[in-house]
Amino acid sequence: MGGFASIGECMIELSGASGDIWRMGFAGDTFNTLWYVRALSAANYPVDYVSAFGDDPFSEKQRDFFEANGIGTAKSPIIPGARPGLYAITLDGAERSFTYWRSDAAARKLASDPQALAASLKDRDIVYFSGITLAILARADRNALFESIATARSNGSRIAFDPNYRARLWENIETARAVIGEAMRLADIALPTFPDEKDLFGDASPEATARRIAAFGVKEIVVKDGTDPALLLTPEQEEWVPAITANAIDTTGAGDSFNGAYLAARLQGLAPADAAKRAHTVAARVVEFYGALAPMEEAKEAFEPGTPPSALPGISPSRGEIG
Ligand SMILES: O=C(O)C(=O)C[C@H](O)[C@H](O)COP(=O)(O)O
Repeated sequence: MGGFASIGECMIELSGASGDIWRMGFAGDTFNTLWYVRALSAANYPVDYVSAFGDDPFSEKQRDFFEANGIGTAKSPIIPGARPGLYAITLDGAERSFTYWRSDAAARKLASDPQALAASLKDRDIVYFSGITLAILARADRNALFESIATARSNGSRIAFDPNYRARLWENIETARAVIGEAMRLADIALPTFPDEKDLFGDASPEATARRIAAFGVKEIVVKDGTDPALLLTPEQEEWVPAITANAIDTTGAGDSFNGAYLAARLQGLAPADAAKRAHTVAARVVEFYGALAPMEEAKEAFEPGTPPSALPGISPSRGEIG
């Protein structure tokens, strides 16, 4: 199958409120990252969102939106009678917070058919998932997901993971710590955010976060920290990569777009520090738009300034090229 697979939940998103008038879109952390991988990769590079979907009109609209934007859904099941979750963005200045209606969303069943899940992940260059993907699953489904990811990894896929800690989605903090630790054991690339790691693990600094994660055997770690520099840690290097100043109006999607641009750049053969620089540039553009998804053209322009999209380097998805 090849290409990039991202696993998780894409919700209906309400953003950019003007009084009681809201703008409706589709978003969710792992989908947002996939959106930017799609935007920044060659048009024929396969990019699939692995989830479970409903069959109501909003689910249909969601799948039409994916298709119109060149995003597949691999073998993701459609669950009769199910529907998508929803979230709304509240802004305090540009700083976002979320209200969720997602406890019975179709995506909670994304690991209910382990064979379909395994088929969706087969032969990927990168399989990406997050702590939110894990938080929304029942225990047995978390284990099924871990198994599919472990199989994909042993067959040669690189695994990328963002813990993306959302306290409200977890049954308790101990479970969050344990499950996120388990995910780290499977990860080749970790893309955590320092304030989340501080909340969850009490890390004193981005260096402490990077070292704690390196102890799980993760070889490529980028600790994001909002407008502060990101810390890159690999066995060969430790480097701070400064963020880019932006005229932010809504910070939703900053971390996810960083991840998408970082992974797209790595797939195109850029070194980790160069990939992190491009990732900051893309994230700085994304926060100048309401909602998690900036237009793909804007992300491309930020990724490769001054270059028409048709002249962007093609992806060379030969496996094992990263790192
Ligand atoms: O919270 C969730 O479950 C979501 O998926 C909603 C948002 O789209 C992402 O959380 C945005 O993530 P950031 O890039 O960290 O701003």
